[in-house]
Amino acid sequence: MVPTIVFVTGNANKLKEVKMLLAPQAGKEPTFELTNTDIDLDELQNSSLEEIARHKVSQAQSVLPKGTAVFVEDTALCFDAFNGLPGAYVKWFLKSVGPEGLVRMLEGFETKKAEAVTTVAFADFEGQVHIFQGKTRGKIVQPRGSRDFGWDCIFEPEEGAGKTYAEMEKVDKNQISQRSRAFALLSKCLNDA
Ligand SMILES: O=c1[nH]c(=O)c2ncn([C@@H]3O[C@H](COP(=O)(O)OP(=O)(O)OP(=O)(O)O)[C@@H](O)[C@H]3O)c2[nH]1
Ligand SMILES: [Mg+2]
Repeated sequence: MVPTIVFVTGNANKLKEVKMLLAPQAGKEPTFELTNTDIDLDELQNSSLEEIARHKVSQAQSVLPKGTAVFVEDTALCFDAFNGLPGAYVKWFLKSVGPEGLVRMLEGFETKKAEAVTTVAFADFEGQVHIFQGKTRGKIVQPRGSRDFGWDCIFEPEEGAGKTYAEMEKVDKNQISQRSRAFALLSKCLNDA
């Protein structure tokens, strides 16, 4: 029997990507089983991305049975023109002004450059926490492509051949996304364990 690892998220789009990213390679047996649970976790304000992720996972540890291996992630969208804001607050900006509002916020600023950052906090079976981070640079553009995931329609990664994340196939987004980079580090940690 393989051990179970829990992913705590309330975001179905994230979960879909993470399941793809942590799936065993073709022909390989899975070394763990991934389950998920939607526990509402507080996200610290005025803290670093690492502190936010650490706080999320420690809350998850406190409600799950002792010895549960569990991970959380937090994803930020950082504008160069705003010295890294909205960062982890992007969720609240999206809720209030939508992708168009985020684009409009950058009107009057010369640089539209941005960085997407995913921070993963993984608590292992001993309860020790490991942090992994992945980053992808790009720019904020007028919305293009499907609207079903957060700010995907306004983020055009530098390595995306001119497409926004929302215009890319999932497998292509997963080649270059901040999330895939963070989870590649988690996978490596799980496989080395
Ligand atoms: O276009 C996108 N492409 C992505 O790859 C992506 N990853 C996250 N997001 C959005 O950015 C905010 C992060 O907040 P977040 O990390 O706290 O997520 P969340 O609160 O939805 O879920 P969780 O905290 O329960 O896991 C939320 O609005 C997410 O919808 C993305 N949007
Ligand atoms: Mg959240």
